[in-house]
Amino acid sequence: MTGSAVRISKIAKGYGASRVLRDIDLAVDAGEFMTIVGPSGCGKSTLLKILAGLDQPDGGSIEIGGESVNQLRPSQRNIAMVFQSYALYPHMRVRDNLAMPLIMADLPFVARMPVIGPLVPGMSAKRRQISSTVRDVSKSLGIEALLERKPSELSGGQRQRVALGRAMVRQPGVFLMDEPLSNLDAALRTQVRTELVQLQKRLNATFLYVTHDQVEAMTMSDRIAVMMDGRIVQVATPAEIYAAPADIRVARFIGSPPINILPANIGEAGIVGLLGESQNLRTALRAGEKAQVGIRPADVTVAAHTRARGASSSHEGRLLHTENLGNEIILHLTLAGDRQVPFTARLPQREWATIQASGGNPNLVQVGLPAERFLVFNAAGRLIPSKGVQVSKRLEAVS
Ligand SMILES: Nc1ncnc2c1ncn2[C@@H]1O[C@H](COP(=O)(O)OP(=O)(O)OP(=O)(O)O)[C@@H](O)[C@H]1O
Repeated sequence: MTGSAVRISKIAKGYGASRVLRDIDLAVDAGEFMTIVGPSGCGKSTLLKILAGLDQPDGGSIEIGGESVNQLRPSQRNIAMVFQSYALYPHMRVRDNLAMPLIMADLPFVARMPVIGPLVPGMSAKRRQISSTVRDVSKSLGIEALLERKPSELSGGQRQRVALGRAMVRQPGVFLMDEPLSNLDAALRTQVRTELVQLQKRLNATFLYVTHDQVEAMTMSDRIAVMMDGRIVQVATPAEIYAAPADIRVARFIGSPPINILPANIGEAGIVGLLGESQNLRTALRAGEKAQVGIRPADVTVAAHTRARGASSSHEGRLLHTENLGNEIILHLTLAGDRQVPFTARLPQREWATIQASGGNPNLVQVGLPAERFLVFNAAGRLIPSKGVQVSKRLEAVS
């Protein structure tokens, strides 16, 4: 089985006066794991429902496997949908839940009737085929032992696997998934996440996966489409989105703990000024323009406090509180003395232990801000290319 490509062009949707989707364009490759991620209410589920044919767009077009599906009913679109609520039939055994999509598609109405159905001639080969498919799918998901149980006799993770199996039996061209893991507890979510990625690769299936959880998006996807206020703001690999978020809202949304955003000013020759000091960084912005600098908490260096000032990008940090993650520690600080700029740093627990053991004031640290890792955003919040320079030699460097 190989998945189908999906092409979404200029999809628009409004409810009354509110415009929920604004000219959405998105191309998903065959066999790709594409995640649509964004804050609650940005329009993700609405887009998925339109793809599935459960809701109609106001405008735009959708192609699945190269065919326009705008006029097709959900059952004709060669897609399967998996919801967070599983949507299993509670009175049916797992075996029958898995078989149901095939029974509905392959057996005529009379053959589905409980009493006279088995008497309809010529259906036994089809029934054998359905049983064999149910067996294969349940084996590939490791749920063969559960086939005789009812959904109420399953754990959340097992129910989710049955829901997946029900999507798999018809070998759809595209799997549409709407927050399928959000009802699972944290440990199970991590496990099923891994299983889902392995399954997708094994099936070579196209997954279009919706979540508001950026960790899910970052860990599972080939590519991520970040959606904000009914628009797709950026489509890129997880690594690209993290390293070069196109928009300050994307930078804020992706990464945990969230990126630090500090106000900056642009000096002569595009040199970035931050916390009252010129940084070793030049941008294409003009002197006097407003800018903001993003600094990932894991990109900073933290050292024991020293009264002697270090490099120009080293600042005194006053500790507010710490979060211990076991192998790592998150420091919540303020920088810049009386101006008390809030700041977060993330560092290995071992480094933190060394700093604490070094004596001195336990509430003060020295925070190094590496200019080469800064993300510079203009007044409109767009990422602006920047280049490392030596401030002391900047006239030569930029000329
Ligand atoms: N049938 C409807 N009638 C009116 N407004 C709707 C309807 N369905 C969705 N909306 C609105 O459209 C917007 C987008 O909803 P949608 O469910 O697509 O968001 P979402 O990104 O999936 O959010 P979440 O992560 O919370 O599920 C929301 O403001 C919602 O209130």
